[in-house]
Amino acid sequence: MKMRNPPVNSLSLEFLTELLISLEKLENDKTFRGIIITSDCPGIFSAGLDLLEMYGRDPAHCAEYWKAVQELWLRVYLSNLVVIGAINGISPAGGCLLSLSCDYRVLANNPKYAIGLNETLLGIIAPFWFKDVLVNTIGHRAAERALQLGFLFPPSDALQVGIVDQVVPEDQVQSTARSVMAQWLAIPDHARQLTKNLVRKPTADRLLQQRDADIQNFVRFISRDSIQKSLHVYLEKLKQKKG
Ligand SMILES: CC/C=C\CCC/C=C/C(=O)SCCNC(=O)CCNC(=O)[C@H](O)C(C)(C)COP(=O)(O)OP(=O)(O)OC[C@H]1O[C@@H](n2cnc3c(N)ncnc32)[C@H](O)[C@@H]1OP(=O)(O)O
Repeated sequence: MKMRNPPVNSLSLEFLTELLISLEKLENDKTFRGIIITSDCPGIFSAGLDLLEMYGRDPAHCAEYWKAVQELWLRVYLSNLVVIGAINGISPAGGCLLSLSCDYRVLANNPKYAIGLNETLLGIIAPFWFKDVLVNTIGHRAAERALQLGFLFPPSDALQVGIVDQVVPEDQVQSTARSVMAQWLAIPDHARQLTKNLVRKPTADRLLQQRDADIQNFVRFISRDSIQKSLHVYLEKLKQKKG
């Protein structure tokens, strides 16, 4: 599955909806056993959640958006398919969450690429379920530092901390992802799926038990004047960077 939402594969409501529909089709088609998620935008896996869906929007829109973000996470995280991330570009925040929700992550060895939950750099916070997935992946202490400091790990650090499973030359990302897929598909589906569910369900359940409260919490948080101001400053910084 090649994500194509130029210029930066930001996860807009429309794009999330498209991804959800595609994933549902694949999940329900029993001829598919696995998917490789990668990007069609050069140098960018995904710029994460679309800031324009959270900035200057009314509460109803923010609630609708957040429900779709939750939905995408649950669908990828709990998928019965083998999900491999072929991360061929930078992958901050929501892009990192998408990567962390895969069963295995292969990152291209390019010093321009980085991956991490950088929310604090925007003046916002990673929701508890983003945090849970990071803690499950890199451990409590590493996650504590990474989250507070908004670390975006370049490839060698990403491998060292375990936020990705493999770093390979850029031209080998897709072939490596395919070899990894073959290895995972060698396991009988029912055994692998039940085991995946056993490991991941408690984390997903934490959100499933309080989805509405999580939406309300998001809407309250994102609507605060101070948070809207932080998003404005960040968006301006992105514009100024262009010169
Ligand atoms: C209680 C819980 C509360 C809140 C939880 C919220 C959780 C949030 C999660 C997130 O995912 S927030 C988003 C985090 N993402 C980022 O920080 C990445 C920001 N973008 C960049 O750093 C760069 O754009 C880049 C991805 C490195 C690409 O750089 P490049 O130089 O190639 O492109 P440029 O910066 O010029 O961007 C092109 C164009 O795209 C717009 N853009 C970029 N990122 C986003 C985004 N995430 N959402 C919306 N729009 C984005 C950028 O402004 C440019 O627009 P323009 O052409 O109109 O100027």
